[in-house]
Amino acid sequence: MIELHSVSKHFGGAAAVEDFSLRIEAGALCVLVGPSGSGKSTVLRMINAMIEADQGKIELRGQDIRSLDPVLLRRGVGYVIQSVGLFPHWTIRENIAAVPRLLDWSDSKVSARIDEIVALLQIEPSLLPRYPRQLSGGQQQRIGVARALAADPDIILMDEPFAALDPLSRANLQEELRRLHARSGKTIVFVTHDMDEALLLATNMAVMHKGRLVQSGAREEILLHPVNDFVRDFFGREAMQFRLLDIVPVRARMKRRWVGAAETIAAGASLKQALNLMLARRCARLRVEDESGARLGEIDIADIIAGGHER
Ligand SMILES: Nc1ncnc2c1ncn2[C@@H]1O[C@H](COP(=O)(O)OP(=O)(O)OP(=O)(O)O)[C@@H](O)[C@H]1O
Repeated sequence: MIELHSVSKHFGGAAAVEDFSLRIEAGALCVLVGPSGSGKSTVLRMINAMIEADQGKIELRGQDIRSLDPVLLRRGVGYVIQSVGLFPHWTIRENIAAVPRLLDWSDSKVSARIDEIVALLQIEPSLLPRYPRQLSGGQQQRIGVARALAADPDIILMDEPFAALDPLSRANLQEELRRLHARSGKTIVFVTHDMDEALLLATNMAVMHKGRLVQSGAREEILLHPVNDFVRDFFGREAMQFRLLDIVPVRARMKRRWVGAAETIAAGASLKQALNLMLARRCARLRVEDESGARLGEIDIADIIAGGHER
């Protein structure tokens, strides 16, 4: 769906991105992580044809982006940045409708889409006639996401979209993005240097350092098998096991046995949630249920510890 082949970009002789190759499958939520200045935003801007690669080739849906009209390309790709970039003299409704209008959608189609997107992102309808300055930062960010999704693009690029938010707004938007991605099957490329955010959202990750791709793959794969000390340090050696607890579901470690646990946890909950419940209830064993409440088995503290990995 998105392919970068040996892409390089230099600014004034210095490499921002160097020999970077990555294949992002349709429907993936690929998170680009790396320290500040490692080239993440530059990769995103090249995918969007906002800047041109010096070398290499980028393909979107199998087409070389150099063969596409950059304006049309950008209308077909949603783009969200940290500072939002809402048009200050346009109402929220007009901001959300910006790309559909450019695409010449009829008034009734634009209206129907706004209703849909407002419901999807749980935007308070009373905000629609207001102007961006009348909204809080978190509300503006939500509108920024709504605007990027309005024309229903199949590719969405997000550059630290939640970085400036308070923890609660951030957690809400992360959860909504996860749900939206799971439901819509859109291809999302998400840039962050917040490791917890990356691990929460990613189906795939690409770790960058000094303009180069250091490692890419599923998040468990990277956590369990970091290719070098840079990746190991970047994920925080000491916290590696805790991070794994966050992303491994109870389902993966439970056993089909019935010793008799009093407390219940969902099979899809994380091992960290299971451990948290054990600590809160001072118990070492939980009964595991599926979404319909059917009993699947049990998980105990030894099951969690036995799954630890050596570093
Ligand atoms: N328009 C530009 N002109 C000159 N140098 C640039 C430009 N854009 C990026 N760079 C340089 O390219 C390198 C990579 O920058 P980039 O913004 O892609 O990194 P990043 O990983 O997204 O960083 P951050 O996490 O801090 O946003 C940096 O050294 C940056 O200074």
